[in-house]
Amino acid sequence: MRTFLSLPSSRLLAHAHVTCIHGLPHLNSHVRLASSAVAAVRRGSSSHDRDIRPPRAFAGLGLSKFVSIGLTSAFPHIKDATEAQKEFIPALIGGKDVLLKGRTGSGKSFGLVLAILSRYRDIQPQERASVTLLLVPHRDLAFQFLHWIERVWQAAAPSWPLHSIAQVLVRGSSDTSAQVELLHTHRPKIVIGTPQAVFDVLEANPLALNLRQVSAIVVDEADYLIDHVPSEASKVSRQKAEQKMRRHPSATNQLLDRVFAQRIARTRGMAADMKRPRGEDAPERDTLPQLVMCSATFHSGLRQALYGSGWFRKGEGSMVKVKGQTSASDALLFDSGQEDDASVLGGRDIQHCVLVVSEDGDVKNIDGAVEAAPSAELEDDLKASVVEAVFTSPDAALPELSEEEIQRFSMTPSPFHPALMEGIATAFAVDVPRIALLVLPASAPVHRAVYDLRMLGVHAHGLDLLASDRGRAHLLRGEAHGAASAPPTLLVSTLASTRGLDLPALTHVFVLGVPEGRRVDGYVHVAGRVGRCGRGGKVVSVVEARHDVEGADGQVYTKDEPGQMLRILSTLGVAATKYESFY
Ligand SMILES: Nc1ncnc2c1ncn2[C@@H]1O[C@H](COP(=O)(O)OP(=O)(O)OP(=O)(O)O)[C@@H](O)[C@H]1O
Repeated sequence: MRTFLSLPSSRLLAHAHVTCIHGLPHLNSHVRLASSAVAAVRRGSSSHDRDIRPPRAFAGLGLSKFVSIGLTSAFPHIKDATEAQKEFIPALIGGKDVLLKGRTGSGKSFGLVLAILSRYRDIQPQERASVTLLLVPHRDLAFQFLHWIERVWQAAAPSWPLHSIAQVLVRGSSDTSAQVELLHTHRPKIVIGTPQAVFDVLEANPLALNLRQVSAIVVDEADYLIDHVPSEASKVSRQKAEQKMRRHPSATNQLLDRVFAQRIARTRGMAADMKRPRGEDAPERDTLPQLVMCSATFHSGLRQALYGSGWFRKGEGSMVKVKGQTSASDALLFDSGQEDDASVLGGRDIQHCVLVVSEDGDVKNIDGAVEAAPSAELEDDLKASVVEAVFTSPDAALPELSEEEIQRFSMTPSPFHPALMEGIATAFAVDVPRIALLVLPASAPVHRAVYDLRMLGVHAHGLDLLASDRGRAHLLRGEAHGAASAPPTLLVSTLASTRGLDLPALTHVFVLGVPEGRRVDGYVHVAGRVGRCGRGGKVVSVVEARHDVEGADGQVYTKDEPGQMLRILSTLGVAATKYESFY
């Protein structure tokens, strides 16, 4: 039974949560392995190959022996491939170009890992081999891929160093020279990187990542990384966008134009012996890499950009398009027991709530919100949702904030609207059992938000998949056991760095404001962090009430975030649901 609230005093909230934090005796964070089978394999059981068979439904897809063993050992709950996985895994392993679309949380990225690893059949770590380049939009997604690869691979071949299988290239984790050095010394089969970091390495030393040896390029979240103009753009804005893209192409476009320069030239009817764009690194005509593009949202503007790019192979059967249709068996697979309507939104048991914060600090449900339909799935998820324990103490309360930051934050006004932050803190406090994610606008300062939320008594952390207590532990499929003593945690991230993330224990995503840019797509990707693999979840947008603001041009205009949210939900064909604890 929940109480109905208008906005509570932040001091009360702070008190409630600080009490909870003080009550915890432990200092260390704790990660459990998902399966005892992994531990058994890591001990190097020689009977392992005989004992563990690949899940039957994956058997015909062409997975390598190593991957089948790793999948069974490290992800024993995965028994059957999704419809999309059944289509794209054989195509990818078979060397075809692939356009892969599928709703959020339907196993695209995970299937990519299985397929990419399976391209390397009997390879030994020290052998020089072709490289798969996996491009992702942000560093946390790169580490999530690395984490999955590590679990699959090490369950099957525990003695081989991960660096010889896969490495991550992202800005900020280590300097470029260290990344170049590691590439030279270990020659990984799979390089997972953000396009900018890949460029840094190519600039620093083109031989460290020799594009001639790249045999496949996989672009995850393609709609984010590839330049394109939305199909609904007016003629004028289309021209402007095209001009901007020509002058400042994205790093991914530049990279692909460089790799596929000869094919582009052929496609465009230019002389076959055209000059290479730069250096010696463009691959030869007959060794051009396989290309795979993947996203939950593939609008016609993106499709047009891809078809006109000249990057893909021509000819019958050289490209496979997977449209992400899901079947009743997928629904069963993900335990939801319901057929999917093939919409771009993830699971059906997601509640979409919108809380409107007025200028005087009142928080209430958006007008027209309907009572939530009873959902056994969601209730179960909220009750038993499961998580790896995250222990903390007052001493370790702000691990990611420096003394200098805390000092500065305490003396400067926050860029965040205090009433919105209090609204989020309240909504978090009354409903989140274990783990929630707060998504801020792309350029918002995460550390400042963490500080502000901490001051409101919320156990907040900036999301960081390298740190166990700030996200890594939650990459694992959760189990109820042992989580009871952990305080509910709010991981804080931005719109730019949540795409593709898979934190199975999440029950709530809070969204500050209306997603920028292509609002509907932005919302789909944010909302897709819950309701994954058939689970339930709540997406709670917290927006300002309609009000007048003065623009940069001195004109007064009306900012109507509630109206924008209603339009987004109506485009997606879902109704706003009441967030239980608010009027
Ligand atoms: N065949 C399967 N059966 C059961 N669970 C699966 C299967 N394949 C993947 N999963 C699980 O489903 C979850 C979502 O997978 P994944 O992140 O690959 O989805 P996605 O389609 O890439 O999502 P997004 O569009 O948000 O990037 C993961 O926890 C993964 O372990």
